[in-house]
Amino acid sequence: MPTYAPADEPRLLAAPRPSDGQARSVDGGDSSGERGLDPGDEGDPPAFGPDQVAGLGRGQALVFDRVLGSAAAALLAAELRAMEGSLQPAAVGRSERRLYATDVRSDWSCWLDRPEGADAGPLWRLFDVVAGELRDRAWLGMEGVEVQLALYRGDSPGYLRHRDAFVGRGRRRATAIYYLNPNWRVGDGGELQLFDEDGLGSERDVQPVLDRLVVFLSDRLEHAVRPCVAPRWAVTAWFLGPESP
Ligand SMILES: O=C(O)CCC(=O)C(=O)O
Ligand SMILES: [Fe+2]
Repeated sequence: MPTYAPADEPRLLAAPRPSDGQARSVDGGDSSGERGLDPGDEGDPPAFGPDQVAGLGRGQALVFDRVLGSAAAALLAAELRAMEGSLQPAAVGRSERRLYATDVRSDWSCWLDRPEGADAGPLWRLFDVVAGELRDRAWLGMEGVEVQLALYRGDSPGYLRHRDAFVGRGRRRATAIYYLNPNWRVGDGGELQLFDEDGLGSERDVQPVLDRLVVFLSDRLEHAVRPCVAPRWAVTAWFLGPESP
């Protein structure tokens, strides 16, 4: 199984590449959970070049590492983990069709509102950057964002294979997931499993390590969360377009 481990450059996740997945694979004992903790790291906001935009359009995922920097990421993770008491068992779908289907998804979650004030903080600045890149580089005019904090408690079956939107239905256009797990270790599970749309049935695992951001088109990329044995925290932002007719 090819895997994705931290790299210095954002990558498209398409067919497995010989240059990664071996030296930095999960099986290879990657210690990526600690990698974001260098002091003085300023972070590297995501930027979409032509290759990234083309990859999104082909239904691939973009993965960016150290997007906030170690200090900001650690603070954010601590702040959001303190919200554990606000989490509810997650539902599948919104509105009156919500289902509590723990056999489909087993996380606990809550919606996050943008704080008032000029500076909404690093998480919302990050999602503003993503919205700007989607607008300016990928020509996807976004009209809003919904943001969810999610925790898979240890010993959790994960989230079955799904897409976040159906073509021509609803408002979700792009998904961005930011991971909050400083101590993630091989064996903890909870990898994001991606099923690339390349006709070859390629699968990839992305480790949910602190300060990593994954972006893909909501109605294109099928994905799942693998079962986990340790708590696994993430924030997901869905960027919204106009309601489909
Ligand atoms: O947390 C993740 O890696 C993915 C979560 C997900 O697929 C979802 O909430 O729709
Ligand atoms: Fe999803």
